[in-house]
Amino acid sequence: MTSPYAKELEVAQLAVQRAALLTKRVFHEKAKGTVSKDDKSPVTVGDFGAQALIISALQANFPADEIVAEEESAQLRADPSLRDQIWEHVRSTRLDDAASEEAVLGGAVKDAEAMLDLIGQGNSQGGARGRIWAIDPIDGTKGFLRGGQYAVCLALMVDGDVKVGVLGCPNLPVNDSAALTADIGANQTDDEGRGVIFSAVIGQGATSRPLGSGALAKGQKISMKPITDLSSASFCESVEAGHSNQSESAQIAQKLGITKPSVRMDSQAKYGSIARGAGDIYLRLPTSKTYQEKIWDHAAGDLIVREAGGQVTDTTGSRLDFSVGRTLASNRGVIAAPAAIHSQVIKVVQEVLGQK
Ligand SMILES: Nc1ncnc2c1ncn2[C@@H]1O[C@H](COP(=O)(O)O)[C@@H](OP(=O)(O)O)[C@H]1O
Ligand SMILES: [Mg+2]
Repeated sequence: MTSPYAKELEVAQLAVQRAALLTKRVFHEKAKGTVSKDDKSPVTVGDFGAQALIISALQANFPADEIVAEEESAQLRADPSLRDQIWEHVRSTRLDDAASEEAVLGGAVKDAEAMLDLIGQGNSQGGARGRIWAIDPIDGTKGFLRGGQYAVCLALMVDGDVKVGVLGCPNLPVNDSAALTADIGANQTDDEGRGVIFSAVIGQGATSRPLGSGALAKGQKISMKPITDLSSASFCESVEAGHSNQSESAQIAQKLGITKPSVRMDSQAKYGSIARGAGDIYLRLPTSKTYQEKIWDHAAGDLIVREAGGQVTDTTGSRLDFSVGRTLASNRGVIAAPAAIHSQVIKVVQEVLGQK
């Protein structure tokens, strides 16, 4: 008997792998100097291109499913030159394993118009009913632009619950036991030793495998690091101070007895990193009263960490609720930690944030 969600997992992994390959090609083109350093278009081209390729794979396999994706296509219809740049990448990005690509992901996107139609399919409002995919084609936009960490993210929710999560992290070390760092070394165009894909299916654990561009290698189980002594713990948070309150996180760390400075890393690569035990805790503390976290920024990472033995909640200790629309409107911030110490972390978070 095949395990539940086997087909969804296979499609999601290969779709993320292909989309990640597109983003890498776009980045390398930028690094070669064919676009100027301040030009934001690489992220636009990468974002739309990756989204088109992922939606194409989902529609070929699960045509009845809804899709929540970060990007909207309206902007592209008014900008033919941008559309053509994106189409060039969508048309030409192929996995080395062409047979699997076609068999699993379906045929190529027909033309630029078909590509725009696909991009526009990510407009579901989300909610508590049915099968809904959440896509963030390039999470960690800032990281992508500076040649740092970013992630291609895809998750399936069924009746508001995340069932499958896949994160492609082109710039994280392949090696699960590599130290927790956002640094990718001096030579930013050399892929050696980098590129990992994290996956999880509900009730089946979490895995990592090399991202590559050929046949997907067999995954290995990952799990969070067992931790008893918080003084040796390491925690990660956003690079962007506007995304997470870094002075409150420093206070929390100090109260918990954590001695190491935080590791600042863009994107859901943080979830993958703690899930494989490279780090222990991920703190995301609200910087404003009004910002609502987006479901595509958290769905895959939430499941991967929980399946690796962690707990993921908001700052009040409630589970993230993916059933209320395109945002996590019922939650505030994110606290992810190994199950054994999660309540201890929440207690200190509440002391510092003044919540009772
Ligand atoms: N004020 C805010 N608070 C928290 N997250 C925010 C934010 N403004 C934007 N973001 C989200 O933070 C994500 C990046 O998270 P991180 O800081 O962990 O790298 C962004 O995803 P994109 O990069 O896909 O736009 C964006 O959706
Ligand atoms: Mg994002």
